[in-house]
Amino acid sequence: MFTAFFIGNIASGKSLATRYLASRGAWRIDLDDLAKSLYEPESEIVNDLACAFGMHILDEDGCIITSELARSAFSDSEHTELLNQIVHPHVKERLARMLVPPFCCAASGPSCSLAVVEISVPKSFVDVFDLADEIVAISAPEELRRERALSRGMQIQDFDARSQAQPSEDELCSLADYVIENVDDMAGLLSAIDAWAEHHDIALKEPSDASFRLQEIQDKLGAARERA
Ligand SMILES: CC(C)(COP(=O)(O)OP(=O)(O)OC[C@H]1O[C@@H](n2cnc3c(N)ncnc32)[C@H](O)[C@@H]1O)[C@@H](O)C(=O)NCCC(=O)NCCS
Ligand SMILES: Nc1ncnc2c1ncn2[C@@H]1O[C@H](COP(=O)(O)OP(=O)(O)OP(=O)(O)O)[C@@H](O)[C@H]1O
Repeated sequence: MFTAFFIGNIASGKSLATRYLASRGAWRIDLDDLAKSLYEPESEIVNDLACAFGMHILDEDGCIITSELARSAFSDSEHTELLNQIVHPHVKERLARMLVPPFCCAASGPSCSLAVVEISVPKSFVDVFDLADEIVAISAPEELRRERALSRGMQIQDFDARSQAQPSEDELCSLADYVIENVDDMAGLLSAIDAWAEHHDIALKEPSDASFRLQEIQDKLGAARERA
């Protein structure tokens, strides 16, 4: 199995890229989702987060209120660092267990030729980069990412708070073996992903996700309109 880590700053297009690959047969792991799946009431991680940030981040059932945790954790760089120190060791441990299962369980893992892992805080995960065969950066200028994030409903203050905790695009790209500039339309991103897979001789299945097929149809209609 070829394992690729997809890194990128907020609203760079990592999810789009990795969801597309999943629709074509890849095994996809999103570390944002993986982290949240670990937030079980009364677990060590949730207790540590409540001690660090206050009981207001918990609801009456002891579950994390993500908007409250985000407000506290992205208020300044020290708080973001505290969040990372509490959560990331657990995420790394779980990721390593998923990608390198113990020998006795290896036969039960998914039988895909490609695994893609979406990592939104890459600087904190450099020490597990050796679990991947390649690091792929999805890069786009901050202004374009801000526009995309706002148009999917994010508040500007929330975007800016998270963005200030993230590396510059140059720094991000310097962590990667392969860089995809996501500055055109969605079809442009998908064909850059196809080119990346071809570059590695990774055979992808036909897209199984209707939304990606719809995108193909819309692109063909758009191209036909332009020709007319
Ligand atoms: C604070 C939380 C609860 C907010 O949840 P929410 O649903 O609003 O955001 P979500 O997890 O979907 O993340 C959206 C984006 O925010 C940014 N972001 C999230 N965590 C971080 C972080 N620690 N540092 C910088 N940016 C971050 C990323 O660009 C990410 O793609 C959540 O982001 C979280 O638990 N973060 C800590 C875990 C983490 O670092 N995840 C990233 C890789 S493990
Ligand atoms: N090339 C593109 N053209 C048009 N819209 C795009 C393009 N790339 C991404 N988008 C849109 O921008 C938004 C952010 O993309 P996406 O969710 O894939 O980014 P992300 O890096 O996973 O974000 P996050 O850091 O929040 O997890 C989405 O609404 C997505 O549909």
